Amino acid sequence: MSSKGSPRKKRPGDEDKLTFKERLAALRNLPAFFRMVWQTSPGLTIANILLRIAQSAMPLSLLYVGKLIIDQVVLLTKDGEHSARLLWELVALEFIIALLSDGLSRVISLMDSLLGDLFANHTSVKIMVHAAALDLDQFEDSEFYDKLERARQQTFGRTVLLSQALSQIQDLITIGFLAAGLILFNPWLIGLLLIAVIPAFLNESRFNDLYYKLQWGQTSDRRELDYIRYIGASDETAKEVKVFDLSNYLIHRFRIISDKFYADKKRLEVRHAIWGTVFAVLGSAGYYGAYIIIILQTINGSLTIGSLAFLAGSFRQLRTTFQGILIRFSSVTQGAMYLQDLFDFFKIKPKMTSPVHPRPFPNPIVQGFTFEDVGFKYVNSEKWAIRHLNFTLHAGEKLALVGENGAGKTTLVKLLSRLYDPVEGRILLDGVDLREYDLAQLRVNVGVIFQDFQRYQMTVAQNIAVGNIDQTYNQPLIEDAARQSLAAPLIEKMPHGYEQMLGRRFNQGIDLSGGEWQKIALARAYMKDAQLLILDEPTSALDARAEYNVFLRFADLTKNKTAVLISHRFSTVRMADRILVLEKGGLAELGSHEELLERKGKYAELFELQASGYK
Ligand SMILES: Nc1ncnc2c1ncn2[C@@H]1O[C@H](COP(=O)(O)OP(=O)(O)OP(=O)(O)O)[C@@H](O)[C@H]1O
Repeated sequence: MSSKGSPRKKRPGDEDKLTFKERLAALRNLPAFFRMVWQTSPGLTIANILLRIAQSAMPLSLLYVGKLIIDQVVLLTKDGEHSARLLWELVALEFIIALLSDGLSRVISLMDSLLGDLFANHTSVKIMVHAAALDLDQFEDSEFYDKLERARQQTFGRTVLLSQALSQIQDLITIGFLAAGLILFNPWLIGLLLIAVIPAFLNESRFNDLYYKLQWGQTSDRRELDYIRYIGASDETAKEVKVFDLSNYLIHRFRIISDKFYADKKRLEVRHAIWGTVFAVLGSAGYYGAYIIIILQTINGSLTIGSLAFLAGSFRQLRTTFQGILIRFSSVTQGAMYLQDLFDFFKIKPKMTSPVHPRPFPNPIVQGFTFEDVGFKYVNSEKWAIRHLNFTLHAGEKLALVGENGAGKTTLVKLLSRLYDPVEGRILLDGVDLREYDLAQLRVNVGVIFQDFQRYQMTVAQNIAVGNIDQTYNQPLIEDAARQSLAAPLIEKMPHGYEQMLGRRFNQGIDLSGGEWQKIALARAYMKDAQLLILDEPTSALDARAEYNVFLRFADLTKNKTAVLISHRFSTVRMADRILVLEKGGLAELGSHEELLERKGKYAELFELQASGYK
């Protein structure tokens, strides 16, 4: 998942400036952005644009009516006989335009905020949908996490971009109106205007780039900061933080990073403020230059006093609008560059997909699963976790995996359930590569409970139903699963039974012991009628008798099914039909308990070791 070709890869850290061309290039993201906005709500988008077009005619109308009013007043002061009726009509008109303009801007900001909220929700959902489709190993890559993080930031940041981009369009139209008025009276004032605003614009662009670079370079530190904040104040970590007295260390680490953020930002803010002031002074000088020219023309008699007010007003308004546009231009382009992160994230494609024409999943499985010279290493590791692995898991067989820590047991299980694909060799199901079956059908047919299963802060019933989420409301099935995993007696004793909230995060939640959690998690395995059931040490926290009972029950319940179980307890392991001993990612031994004891190899050694502990 390298981001080769992405122009931003080189930026953080190095100081090469972002060229105007690069900034303009970022604008190419806007059409796609507006498509997303449009998909969020076509009605609100159209209404917003129409209202903004109406609003952009308001400043010129106000100024022009203002000019007419002043000219009428001057006329009345010179000639008392003149009727004042037109004057009052004009004043009434100006009042109506002012009210309309105010009303319009309120409705526009309401629409912006509604559209922004909808867009943020829509994008968050899109990100979740996309993240759910990605592969497990993509989540193990820190570069991926940075992308995900930046994409998440986009959802709220982009609502600002939305209203800015729309304001930009509105202001451009406003400028069109105002410039038309100005050109009619004095075309070369426009030139003076450009001189007054362009330096300020360049300055703002430069600082926007610097802010972007600063933020970009801080992404992974920011993740660390969030993580420290989380472990510093979370129900899940509070226990360890206290016994190891970690809080001072965490606070210290937090301070170091956040102080650095503050110092970097402050340096930039101060520079920005200084340069901003310098260019604002230049802009004002331009404005007053133009003002003097208009005043001189009025004294000459070539302009009326109304026109003086109109031109000065137009010029001032043009300058602010222009400056607004130019300053916003750089933040719009900056926003458009940030959008690239969002689109980059959407471009990450899962590698593990279903084939276009998948084979129907065998039901029942006839031969079983065959590992053919399977090798696998994790993306972030150089070491083979499994290599040259050959064996067959026969249909209907109960296979136990045994091996020391890090031998590759969990990795084997992940390959079997297609959370990963082999890097070398292949896994066959009934003689056909596992990759040729539909992934969703495979998930339905293979049930896995991992040693590090999730403890969801949800009700007991929901915690069990995650094993087959389509059956969330199938209470008899949930209760049946709980009986099979031997969790039922425990649940019946809880104050709210199956509706009991677990974990302490939410109201009235209770926490369970490790073994109690495991019994609940085990019930997930019985929620669906999977043909292959895998239990990866989910019973390690059960006492020896409870684990024995669980597996006795497991063997009974999986009579016609294929099952793989991992356990470090040999009293459990010996119940399996065959035992596969893994050593450093390779097959060391394979056979029944008796056969392996007879062979006096690794298994016998480990078995004796454990047995001697009980003597
Ligand atoms: N996500 C990962 N990224 C990189 N390396 C990993 C990852 N998961 C496991 N490994 C490495 O792969 C090897 C096999 O790990 P695996 O989890 O399969 O062992 P295991 O036999 O299940 O161990 P245990 O009995 O401790 O659960 C180990 O060397 C481990 O360090």
